[in-house]
Amino acid sequence: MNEDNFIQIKNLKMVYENGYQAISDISFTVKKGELVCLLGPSGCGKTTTLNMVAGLLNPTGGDILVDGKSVLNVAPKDRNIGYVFQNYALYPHMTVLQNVMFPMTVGKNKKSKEEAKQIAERFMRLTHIEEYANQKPGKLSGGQQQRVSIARALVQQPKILLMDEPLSNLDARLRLKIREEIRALVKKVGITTLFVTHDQEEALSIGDKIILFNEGVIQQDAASYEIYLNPANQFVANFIGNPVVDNFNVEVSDGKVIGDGFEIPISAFDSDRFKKNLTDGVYTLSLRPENVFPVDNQADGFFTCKIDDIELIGRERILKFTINGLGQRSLVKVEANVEPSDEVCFGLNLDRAFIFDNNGERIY
Ligand SMILES: Nc1ncnc2c1ncn2[C@@H]1O[C@H](COP(=O)(O)OP(=O)(O)OP(=O)(O)O)[C@@H](O)[C@H]1O
Repeated sequence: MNEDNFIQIKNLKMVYENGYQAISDISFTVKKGELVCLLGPSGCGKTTTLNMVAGLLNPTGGDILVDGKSVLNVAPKDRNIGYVFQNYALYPHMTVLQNVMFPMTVGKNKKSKEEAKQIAERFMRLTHIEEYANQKPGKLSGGQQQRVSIARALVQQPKILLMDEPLSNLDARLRLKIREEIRALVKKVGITTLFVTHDQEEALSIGDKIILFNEGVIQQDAASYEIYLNPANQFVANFIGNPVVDNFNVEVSDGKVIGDGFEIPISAFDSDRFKKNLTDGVYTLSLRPENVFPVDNQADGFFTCKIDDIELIGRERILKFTINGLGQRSLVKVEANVEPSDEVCFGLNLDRAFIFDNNGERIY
């Protein structure tokens, strides 16, 4: 078995019957036991990709290999895949136990009633729903119903688990709890999982790696921390992170990066981080708000700005200010001694900055 290339997506394409190209030409691999998030804005092709892996849609080009073999000619029911949907898709007239047992009561993997019950009970324990065994799904909360559908997807001990926005119908607090549970469960069971979400925070927290899509094209395929620290292009930088990245319009000339009210010599940037020569022209300098910080001494700062507003987000505060019509943010500790309307001098952590050209390509 090839553990590093357990799932191989090769030059996959999907053009729907109406001519709409939902997936252009994507390739990626998933390791055995890895939890991979397919992330991107609405309509970028995440569900289309998942449905092709499940066999619910036939790609119009490319190949999908599982454990080294193409599965394109394998019927969905024979692909040995568990699928968890956003809306749980439970059978309302059956009890929780009957729902979880159901996949083992039909088809070629049918088990004896006793064995099916034993397996169902094991997965109901793992997903903390054993006490609801005799209740109907309609009586359960959203989080409990989703646990039932996860248990039902796992009882056949599939090779691959697909989850399509499984947390979207849950309230914010429950989402955090269930996502921790899902990660712990898939790691315990050791199942290779593709998890679709449009929520970047969810993807960063749950995934071993993230595949970030936009308009049917993969923008970046990397470990969560890598995608945060080293975005491949401006789309990725803007999509990942909360609060969002600060973008400053700058011009490069005379060996300087010049913005509205600040000038930075190119020599102040880390020369090792340049991916290309920074030629004269117009660029975007981007920094995550934690890398834009108040300084006491003007000599350590790059510009001074009036604070428009301050937002409290738990143990941190977001200082909001405007440069050249663009709203910017600085993330500071809750104790920071700053009030709205204060004039604040800001320092920049240039070792963590990004510079993008007009096409969104990363230069630094
Ligand atoms: N049967 C279809 N025929 C034509 N176009 C379709 C069909 N199904 C989906 N699409 C289009 O393909 C694109 C990708 O859809 P898909 O459902 O894969 O996106 P998604 O990233 O999962 O988005 P969401 O998060 O909104 O579900 C969308 O623009 C969608 O409108």
